[in-house]
Amino acid sequence: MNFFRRSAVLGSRGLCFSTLNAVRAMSSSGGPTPPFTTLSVTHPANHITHVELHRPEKKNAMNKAYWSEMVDCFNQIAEDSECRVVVFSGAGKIFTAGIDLMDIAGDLLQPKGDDPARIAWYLRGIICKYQKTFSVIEKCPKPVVVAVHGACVGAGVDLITACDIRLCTQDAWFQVKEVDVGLAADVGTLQRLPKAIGSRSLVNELALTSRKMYSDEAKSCGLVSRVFPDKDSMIAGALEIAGEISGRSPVAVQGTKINLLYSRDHSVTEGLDYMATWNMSMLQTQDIMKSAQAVLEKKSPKDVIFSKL
Ligand SMILES: CCC/C=C/C=C/C(=O)SCCNC(=O)CCNC(=O)[C@H](O)C(C)(C)COP(=O)(O)OP(=O)(O)OC[C@H]1O[C@@H](n2cnc3c(N)ncnc32)[C@H](O)[C@@H]1OP(=O)(O)O
Repeated sequence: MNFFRRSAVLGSRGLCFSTLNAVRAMSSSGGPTPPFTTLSVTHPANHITHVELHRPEKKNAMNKAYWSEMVDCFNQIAEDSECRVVVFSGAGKIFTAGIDLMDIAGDLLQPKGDDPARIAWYLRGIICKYQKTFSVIEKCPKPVVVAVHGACVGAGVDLITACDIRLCTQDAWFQVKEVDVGLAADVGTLQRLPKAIGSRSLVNELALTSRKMYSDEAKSCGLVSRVFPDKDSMIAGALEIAGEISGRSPVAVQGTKINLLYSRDHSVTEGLDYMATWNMSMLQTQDIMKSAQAVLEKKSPKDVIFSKL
């Protein structure tokens, strides 16, 4: 079943309007894409999928539906051979206010179970399920470019640390808010933030005090790679990066994402071994010959037609 709405920008894949039109459409999308109730999924250009958090009236707070819709959405994207790269952003005034505090009461604060062991087991299941919501981004072989404007609070930081490229607007701020609501962040921030930024001391400070970090500091510490003056220019920048990625061999791009992540979590020796095993298959692709020929003919990789992956 293909439940992603084909964007108004594209009548069908392959018919691509200008970046400006795409930015306008992406900044004012119509609403969640059925059957989703919290996500809008569109296709602003060839091979690019745009996923937008879409509960603007609640500042994109992550309710129960959201936690499972993300898994369905990214599993679908992982299987979609037309998609080569994802742009992720938030609708409305801010990126996200984090977990929906009105919605967590049932599951987390009144857990089911006849005794402490059963209650603990139930809670463990929920935490693992919630962790999956962001791990699917990392597990998706297509690179994910996240574009943050305004606030990115709590679970928002868990989300963005699972993405491959992080951009933000000048007015963006980031807050590891969990200690303020009485819990240790448990869906990825404590594991991934130290891999995203170099200073362990800064990670500890942010996570233990929940102070806000503004865009300039986010750029200087490496959490984001670029800061844009406003949302439109950021979405244009995200689309440009996505266009560069989608124009290259999907074998090369997906192999690069998977091996970068593997190497992040393993020794250099293990990473090299994994790489050798990976490329002993992937070097057999026709994409190398096609790409090398384009280089020799001084053409862009974007001129090459690659098979789907
Ligand atoms: C196993 C679990 C793992 C996950 C753990 C995750 C933990 C976390 O995410 S901790 C962080 C939780 N989030 C927060 O503490 C942020 C709360 N919100 C805010 O501080 C402000 O809303 C914000 C600064 C983000 C924006 O302020 P602004 O003045 O622009 O908007 P508001 O008037 O406050 O909000 C507008 C409506 O949205 C509702 N809302 C905002 N945030 C949440 C939220 N997190 N959960 C539920 N609802 C939220 C707010 O109530 C307003 O609704 P309404 O009154 O109906 O208009």
